[in-house]
Amino acid sequence: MPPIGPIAAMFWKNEEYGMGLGNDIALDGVICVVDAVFGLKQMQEDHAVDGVGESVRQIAGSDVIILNKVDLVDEPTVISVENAIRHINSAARIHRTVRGQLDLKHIMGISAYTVPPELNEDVKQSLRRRGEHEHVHDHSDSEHTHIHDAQKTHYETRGITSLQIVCPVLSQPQLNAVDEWIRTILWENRLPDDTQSSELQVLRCKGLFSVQNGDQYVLQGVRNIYDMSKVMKEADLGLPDTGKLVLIGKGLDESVRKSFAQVLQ
Ligand SMILES: Nc1nc2c(ncn2[C@@H]2O[C@H](COP(=O)(O)OP(=O)(O)OP(=O)(O)O)[C@@H](O)[C@H]2O)c(=O)[nH]1
Repeated sequence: MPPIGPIAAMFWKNEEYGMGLGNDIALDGVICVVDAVFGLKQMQEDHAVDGVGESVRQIAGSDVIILNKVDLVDEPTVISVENAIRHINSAARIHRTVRGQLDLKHIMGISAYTVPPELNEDVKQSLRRRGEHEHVHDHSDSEHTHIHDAQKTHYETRGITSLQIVCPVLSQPQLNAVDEWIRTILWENRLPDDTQSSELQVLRCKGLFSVQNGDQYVLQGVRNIYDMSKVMKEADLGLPDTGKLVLIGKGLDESVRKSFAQVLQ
């Protein structure tokens, strides 16, 4: 199968396509089937070939993962495959299946390219433990930027990582700064403070940003194409006030989290 990013991008935001078939077809989400018996082995062998591997890349670009053949392996094995998947892509939903049996509502009409991401359980639990109003400060920053910095939100598997950042309600200038920050990363493969391209490469990004005037914006991106759209007031999605950003790709180390914190100052 060809690399998933360009295909998703074509279905999602291609102008020529949008004027033709795209009138009737929309990208609902990317689904990947992982074999519970051989999935882990395949990820490891892919790594041996090119340093990342197509299976890892496909998992990184997916919104839903169907983990099939779970009847053929024991529970610890299923958990280890799930963990490997989450390390690559912390935003995807994982469904365990036997012979692919799954309620279609989990794979159809999921609107993965329009709804905001869900925070993974680690981040949610961490925030619950700390209380709704407690802010965790970036101690390298004397101005005490109010970035909620949960532990264990940074995963790394063979070069592809997920970075989850929870962010406070933004002023309009801060939202503009975030928009520019995202553009620099996606289009120039660098952090704004870096003068030259680095290893940074975002394959998929999702986010939700709340602005002080009550507006909310959903960020969706695949490779270097992204969209920041305002949530319609009528569409009551029950969205929380807190903003969040999920980046999946290469080179997503703590410097990216710090750079995001700086952009809000
Ligand atoms: N026990 C069990 N067998 C399954 C399951 N899903 C598929 N199979 C069987 O496994 C065999 C191989 O099926 P798949 O792995 O889906 O076949 P495939 O997708 O053509 O194989 P690859 O492309 O090589 O991965 C078939 O005999 C299926 O009936 C499952 O969840 N549990």
